[in-house]
Amino acid sequence: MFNAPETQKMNANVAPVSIPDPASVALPKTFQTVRTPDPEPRQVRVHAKDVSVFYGPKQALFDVSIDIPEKAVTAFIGPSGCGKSTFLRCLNRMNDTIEGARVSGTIQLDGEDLYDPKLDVVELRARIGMVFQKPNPFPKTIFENVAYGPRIHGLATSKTDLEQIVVESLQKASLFNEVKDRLHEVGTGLSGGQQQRLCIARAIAVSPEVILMDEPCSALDPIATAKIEELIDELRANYTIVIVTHSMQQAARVSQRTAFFHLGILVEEGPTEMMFTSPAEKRTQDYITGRFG
Ligand SMILES: Nc1ncnc2c1ncn2[C@@H]1O[C@H](COP(=O)(O)OP(=O)(O)OP(=O)(O)O)[C@@H](O)[C@H]1O
Repeated sequence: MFNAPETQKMNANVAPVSIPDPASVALPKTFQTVRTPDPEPRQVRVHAKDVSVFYGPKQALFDVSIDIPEKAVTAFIGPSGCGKSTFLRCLNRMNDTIEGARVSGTIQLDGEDLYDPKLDVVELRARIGMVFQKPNPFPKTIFENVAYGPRIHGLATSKTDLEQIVVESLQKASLFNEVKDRLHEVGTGLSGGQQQRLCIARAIAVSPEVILMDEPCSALDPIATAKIEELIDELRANYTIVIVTHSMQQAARVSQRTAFFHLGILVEEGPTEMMFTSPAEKRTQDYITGRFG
């Protein structure tokens, strides 16, 4: 971990450049993403190739290709509307739920085609869990929030087994000590940061391979944010994590690889430290130094 440049503040004297609407910009037809490999190669878990996304007639993503490594955090950064969340949602087929959304290209998890029509999407979303911007616990007890997934996926063979999964998931989400005496109270009664950790425990409870996080700290105060970041850092020992964040400081603190999106294209991806200190692309440099965004 290291400190990213204090972008907007440090560059207060740099005139911000307004970002044109993606639809109004002529994009290069064959843009080549600039890629810098890790000094020590990591095992690839998710492989995406030429992924394009359309919302009705409007194209939101253009031929995005990226390899997501295991046991590491990959951060998606870029200005508002550049397609970060759209691409994140492609990784567990959440775009299937959006009317008029169409995805083309290939996405594989360990070589398995995630868009195979025969694939069980409910099972896929357990294997590739998601944590959203706003904590969204079910209106049920803390225990039930975590027990629900393992129960519907048949992961527990007995009541004791289920209890063990719940306790372990809450422990892994660094929440157990704070809630152990009130497991049967409603999850929505917790603080925002605790609710978000409950949602992480809920995702962990079904033994995911990948965890997607869409701006998981944007509704949280700095202390709750710090706890989630610490947790993400611990979780990467066992999970493949992808995080969308608006905060470049956060990307620098929690991720090992960073992907910079702009106007629906993946401009550059590489080791986080390199991306924040010596990016290869001028557009990446301009964004991380606060010239636009
Ligand atoms: N459900 C939708 N229907 C139509 N267009 C959409 C939909 N969701 C996103 N878009 C459009 O797709 C483009 C990419 O949006 P997306 O939300 O993926 O960007 P983002 O980089 O995550 O933005 P932000 O940082 O503001 O969340 C935008 O132009 C957006 O307006």
